Amino acid sequence: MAQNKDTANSQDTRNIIEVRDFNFAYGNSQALFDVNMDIKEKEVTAFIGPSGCGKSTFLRCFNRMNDLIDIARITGGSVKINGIDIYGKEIDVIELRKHVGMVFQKSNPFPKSIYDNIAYGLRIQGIKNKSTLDDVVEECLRGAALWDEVKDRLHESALGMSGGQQQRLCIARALAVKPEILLMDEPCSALDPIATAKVEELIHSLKKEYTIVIVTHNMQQAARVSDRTAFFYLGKLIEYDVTDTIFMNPNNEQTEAYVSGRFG
Ligand SMILES: Nc1ncnc2c1ncn2[C@@H]1O[C@H](COP(=O)(O)OP(=O)(O)OP(=O)(O)O)[C@@H](O)[C@H]1O
Repeated sequence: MAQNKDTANSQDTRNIIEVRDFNFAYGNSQALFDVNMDIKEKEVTAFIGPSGCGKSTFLRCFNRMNDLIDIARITGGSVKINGIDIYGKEIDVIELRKHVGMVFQKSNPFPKSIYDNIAYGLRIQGIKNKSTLDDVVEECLRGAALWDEVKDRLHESALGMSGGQQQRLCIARALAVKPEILLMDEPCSALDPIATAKVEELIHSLKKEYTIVIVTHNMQQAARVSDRTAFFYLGKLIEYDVTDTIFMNPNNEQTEAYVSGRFG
């Protein structure tokens, strides 16, 4: 599936995330070493690498989800989004997380109706007007390619949906607060191949409007959905390039061994 490689070679795409000399530890155990990376706006960037190499840790640094872990600490470097250091003292983390949404491995809809799952974030922001909420719910469900499947049962429990539908609902919920960046941590690992294909199609369509960073264990998935791929090993960024280069002509021997299935 080569349909999504249309932007990857464009040098003029803007960097939305800029990471410099980034080091991160859990207690005394260093998890990321001197990572440097520029992530392009409105592209899909995939993180791959063997279990424990630091992919999820790095992803969670982009919306400061690691702040929730007591022993987590940054030991050097910076992460800038739109040129602003997101670890700066003046940063409002709640605002940051509105701007940088996240979808997790296991779908986690609220035990509420489909409608209320989407409306929740808006109501928290004080938006109560029914027609505004109706419009956003429809827009987000359409955006997540779910509207046609659920439009007649918006007020039924989200927990009655299939696993794949629940994951797309979680994506719709993330879209409701209008993020600029969407982080996805193995979003398809609990889904069957058909539901996975739907989420992959959705990722492809979302990149027209959003920057997406995805952690995946599935190398075919990285090859199918991403414009650029980063290969991590033991907390180090080994190689980062256009996805076709990483999979077909990598520069580094470890990358080559990993993408060809010789280790990991
Ligand atoms: N909450 C935590 N406390 C302590 N150490 C952690 C914590 N989370 C992750 N680690 C450690 O940090 C390192 C990187 O883990 P991380 O989950 O980021 O890797 P990963 O590449 O995403 O792995 P996987 O593919 O298995 O999800 C590992 O050694 C892991 O044991």
